[in-house]
Order: sequence, then C-alpha cells, then structure tokens
Amino acid sequence: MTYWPSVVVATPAHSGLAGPLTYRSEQPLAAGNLVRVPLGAREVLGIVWSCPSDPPADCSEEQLRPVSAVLDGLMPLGDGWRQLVAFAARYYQRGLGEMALSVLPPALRDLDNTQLARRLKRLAKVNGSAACPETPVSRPQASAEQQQVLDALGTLDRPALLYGSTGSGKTEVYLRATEQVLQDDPAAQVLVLVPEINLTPQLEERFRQRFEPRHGSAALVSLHSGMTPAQRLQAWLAAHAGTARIVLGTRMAIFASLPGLRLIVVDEEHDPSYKSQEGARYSARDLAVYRAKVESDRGPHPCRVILGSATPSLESWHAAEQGRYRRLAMPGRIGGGELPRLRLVDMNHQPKGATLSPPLLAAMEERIARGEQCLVLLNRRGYAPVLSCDACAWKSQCPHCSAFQVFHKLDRTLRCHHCGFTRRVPRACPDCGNLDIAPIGRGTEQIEEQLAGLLSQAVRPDGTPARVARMDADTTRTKGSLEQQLQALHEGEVDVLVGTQMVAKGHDFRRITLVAGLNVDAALFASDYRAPERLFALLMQAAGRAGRDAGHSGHSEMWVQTWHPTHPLFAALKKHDYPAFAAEQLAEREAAAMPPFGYQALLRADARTQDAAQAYLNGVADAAADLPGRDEVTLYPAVPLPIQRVANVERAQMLVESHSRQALQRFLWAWQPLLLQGRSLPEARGLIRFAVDVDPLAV
Ligand SMILES: Nc1ncnc2c1ncn2[C@@H]1O[C@H](COP(=O)(O)OP(=O)(O)OP(=O)(O)O)[C@@H](O)[C@H]1O
Ligand SMILES: [Zn+2]
Repeated sequence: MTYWPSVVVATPAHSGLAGPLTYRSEQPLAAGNLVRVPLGAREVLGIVWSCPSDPPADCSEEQLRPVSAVLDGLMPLGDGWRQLVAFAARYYQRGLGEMALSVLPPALRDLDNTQLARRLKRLAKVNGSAACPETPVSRPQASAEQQQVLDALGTLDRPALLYGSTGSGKTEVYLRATEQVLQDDPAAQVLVLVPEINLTPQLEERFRQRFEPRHGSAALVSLHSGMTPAQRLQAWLAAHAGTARIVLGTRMAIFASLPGLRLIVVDEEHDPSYKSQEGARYSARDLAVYRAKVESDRGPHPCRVILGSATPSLESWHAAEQGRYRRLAMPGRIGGGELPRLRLVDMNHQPKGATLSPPLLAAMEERIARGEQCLVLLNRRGYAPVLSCDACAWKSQCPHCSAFQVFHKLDRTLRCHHCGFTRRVPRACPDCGNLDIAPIGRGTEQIEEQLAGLLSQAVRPDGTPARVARMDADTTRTKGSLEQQLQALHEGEVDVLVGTQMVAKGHDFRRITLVAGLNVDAALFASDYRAPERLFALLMQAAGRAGRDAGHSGHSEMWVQTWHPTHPLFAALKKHDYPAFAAEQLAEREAAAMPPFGYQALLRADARTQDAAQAYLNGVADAAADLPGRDEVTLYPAVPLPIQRVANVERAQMLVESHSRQALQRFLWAWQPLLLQGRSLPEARGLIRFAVDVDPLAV
C-alpha cells in the first residue's frame, strides 16, 4: 500500500515554501518520524507531519518522490513538541520547516540508522551505572517561605511567578520542586532554563549534588551553544529517549524533545537573553508558558512552569497582577539577612575628573581591611570606548560600522564590538601624525588598572596587599577560565572584582559586602522605553550579590555613582521596592499603550545602502494599505537602527503596533507575501534581507 506523508523540511528562509511537502512511502509512517527525503538535487532531513493513505488531490503519483530513508531507531517526536514548534513558527512569523529543523541538533542532519543505533546503545550503557535510589541526600531544611511556595506549587493551575528576593533561596525551591516531580513519576522530566551559559556550571553543580546519588550521572544533561555538535546531539538524544530526567540549558533548550515533561523552570526570567536576536526571534520564556500549557492540556499529568526572579519582567508582573500567573513571594533572605543599603554618590560634588569617588574608595579600603570583598560593576569592557587625537578630529571609528573601535590596552588593539574588526593601536594619529592620541571614557580594563593603583595602600587582615581582578567577556573567553575566576573569588584570593553585567547575575558569593555601580546614568535617559526596567533590574541584581551571608549583611552596601541622584528610579531602588517601581512603570506604559498594554513587532531590513533599506520598508508599508486588518495596526515610518551600519551593512527598521495581539498577528501573516514581493521593488535594490521580530525587546 502507498502512503502520502507530508514532511516538513528546512526550506531556505523566505523562499515562500512555508508548509510541509508531500512525498511517497510504501510503509505507513508516524507523525514525528524523522526521515531523509530528496529536495531538489539534495537529500535532507525531514519530519513527518502527517501520513494519509489518500493521494493528494492536486498532483499525480509520478510527480511525488519517495521518502529515501526512515530513522526508525528513533522514537517519533511527540505531538506536544510538534505543537510547540508549529506555534513558534506561526507566532514568530517563520516557515514551519525552518523553525522545526533549526531547533534540532545540527549533528542529527547527517546521521544514518547505523550511527544512530550506535549512539543510542552508548546512551543505554551510560544509564543506570550510578543510580542508587536509596542513597540519602543531604539538603537544608526548607525555610518557612520556601515551604509555603512548595505547597502552593503542588496545587498550581497556572504559571507561577516566583518573586523571591536575591538570596531568598529560589534555587532550593527549583531543586525541591524537581525532586517532587521525579519522585512522583519515574518517567517525568524537568527542564531548567538559565539565561547564560556562564550560569550553567554553578547551577549544574548544585543539581548534580542533589540528583546524581539517586538518579545516576546520566539523569542530568546540559544543552547550550557552548557544547560541541557531538555533545549536543548526545544530550538531545538522552532527553528525547527519556534517560535524561533533568535538562539544564539556555534558551535553545526550550525546544528539547522531552516526552515526559512535567516541570519547566525559567530562572531569572526577566533576563533579555531569553529572547533570541537572530533567526526565529523567539522568547524562550514565553514559549515555556505555552509549552507547559500544551503538555498539561494533552496529558493526564499537569506540566507546571515556574518563572523565577527578584526583579520580574514587567510583562510577567502584569500577568500576575491580572491573575493569569500566580505570584508566589519570598521576600526574606535565607538566614534573615538584610538587603544592602543604597549609597548614592552625587558626582556633581566629587573632585573633577574622578572616576572613582573618594568616599567609595574609602569604603572599599575599609572592607578590604576587614577581609570582605567588593564588586565593581561597569557595563563596558575594554580599556576605553574610543581613542581620539587631540590635534585633529581623528577618532577610532570602525571602518565597517557606525561605531567606534574600543581600545584594549592589554594587547594594544582597537576592536570593534559589533563586527569584530581588530587592528593594532596606531603609534601616531593616522590622519595628522600627532603622537598624542588618548583614550576617552572608561571600560573595565581601565577601572581595574585604576583601582589597582588607588588601592595600592589597602591591606588585608593578614597584612598582604589588596588584590584586584577583572571578569568580563575578554577574561573569560577560554574554556574553564570563568570557573577558575569564580573559584578564586569564592576562595577569597580576590578582594575587588571589576566586571560587566556578567558578575551581577545569579552568583552566590558569600563574602561580598559592597557592590558599586559606575556610569549608570546613560540608561536613565535612554530613548529605549525598556532602559529603566533593565537598569533597575541590573542594579537590584548587582546589589543582591552583597550581604548574602547573614552575618555580614548588616553593613552591606550598594554604591551608585550618579550625576542625577534625585532621579525617582533611585528612590525606589533605595527601598528595594520593586512593586512600587513596577507600578509606576506600568502606569506609564499603559498611558502610552506600550507593552504589555499594546503589542509590537519590528520589521527590519538590511541593505547595501540606508536608502534601499528604508525604501523597502516604506514600500511594503504602502503596499499594505488595502490589507484586511490594516486599520487595526499602526505602521511607523522607517528609521535607521541606533547603530546604523554594522559590517558594511546598513540597517533600518519599522515599528508595527496594535492594541490587540490577534490583530497584530493577523496583519503580519497577511503582510508576509507582500514582504517577499517587496524584495523586487526597484528602489529597494541592494536589499540583503528582511526579518520580522515579534515582541521585540529593543525598539
Ligand atoms: N532552606 C535553606 N537553608 C539553608 N540555606 C539555604 C536554604 N535555601 C537556600 N539556602 C542557601 O542560601 C543561599 C542563597 O540561595 P540561592 O542562591 O538559591 O538564592 P536565589 O534566591 O537564587 O538568589 P539570587 O536571585 O540572588 O540568585 C545559597 O547559598 C543556598 O545554598
Ligand atoms: Zn565594526
């Protein structure tokens, strides 16, 4: 008998071939089966979406090509998984094939049945090696707040927003909730998402300690972009086969195949890295909520989702206010410690040109003398953001971008942080020959250098000089270096750590009692309406690294150097009053019909010239005039991106807004064919690509 499976394959982006293709098969295939099928002259991996026994109406048998091979060693991808992928494709305006195939591990593409069998065999062997269900595990007694939350989780009927102070023990809640789920059902699986790879080693360690003794080492796998293709494939297979009971990963892990999924944790749910900025621009946090709902609706068991943060996103906070999410609060810190006191340094009253104010330095010296540690946060790596010539107008402009190349003093390079273009620092001004070219502004490298000088007299309790170290994307580039640096900090080898936002997130440092934020003012007046939300979260998270040991928390402090000490954001920060801050921000957003009260998408265009990029955007906007639902959306004029040119590509965007999510979605879908046609507009010649970003983070 002949079957006519419709198969989803990765068609090139924007080819317009969005739906599945029909093939022929002499055997019935299950939905979710992986197959290899011919596509043009190639053979590609595909996913069976359905397998009817009736031939398609509109073409003859001979026209359809047969399926080349079936990866039948592999269990079909589940209905829940396919529903998730289909939703993501639809919601984020991508082709189904592009979406579905791009979220599978790339190494799966070239696998045949023999190789697959070998890998699955290896998986089976690893499993069971060390599992020992009776092993007693040591874990702390849950605090009263933790217990309350855990009880509430047991009867949860909607997403939980775990609003827990920094240091309130949210991780322990995740661990216990996971334990409960694994214990209740031998097939249950748990997905734990973290915003950055940097945070996976520490969390992984805590999960390993808790679960390895009982469930064996194979029960926990990580999934993130730092893994080799082979490692990623193996972890993916373990999750798909159910041998991995816990998957810990970054945003891409939201698409892991997890047939027994019962719990999804999204740690630091406010973090912008949950939103993908390329390809399908999906939000892993939002998909987590969707996925949990799909799994709950399908199966006999609920799948729960916990979004955790001390500074929730305004979207999630608003959802909790409306009752769509259940807010579970843990206001106290473990051990009853206090949150650090805010100290604002008015830079208007500091010595001219001082990067680090004298009172801040004095406070740091005091901590060092007591054997405590300090954290200095500056969200800019390198030595200085720009080099400049005093004699002429030369600046270290990147030749390929509308941005300056950053001066890195250690290796004497100028590096563009947008396109990566690197050159050696010129000895003299390339334009006028002046020898006096000087750095303007400050980056972490320079602060580290300055602090080492300014604190050269500071001594530790044992009489040895203070040690300053730095942690940012530059110092953590090589594998294992981040772990080493964190270790050094934990072991007290470092007294002052300078770093970018990377140091502010999620770490459980025990001896830090002072955190200082430098150069934060730009975000107070940024045009991006989300800038205050991000700054507040960053400072509150940074502050949260201080005083985590209750014994030290009484005198822990968060210092902020600012030229605008009376700004209302600081008043809320002083009281650690996230709810007040959120209420004020949400009121502003409501008045302006901004998210979460309005819905947005961006249409972005990249082109050889800015004119072409804008002409494309304005052209497709004009063409949309008669589309159904056009009256329910507002299209704004095309504008250049804040960094207009990157790697010689000009970038522009158009904001699309609507009062209704459905109306926005309807319009975007109706618009798609016009977006494809618009590529051939004569005035848009030089257009390279376009992309739709639904629920964009930066507009
Ligand atoms: N019930 C408990 N009893 C004793 N110690 C606990 C308990 N729960 C958590 N801890 C400890 O408290 C510290 C803070 O916990 P954790 O790191 O989970 O906080 P968090 O809420 O995730 O904070 P942040 O949002 O700042 O990352 C950790 O060192 C953890 O081991
Ligand atoms: Zn560049």
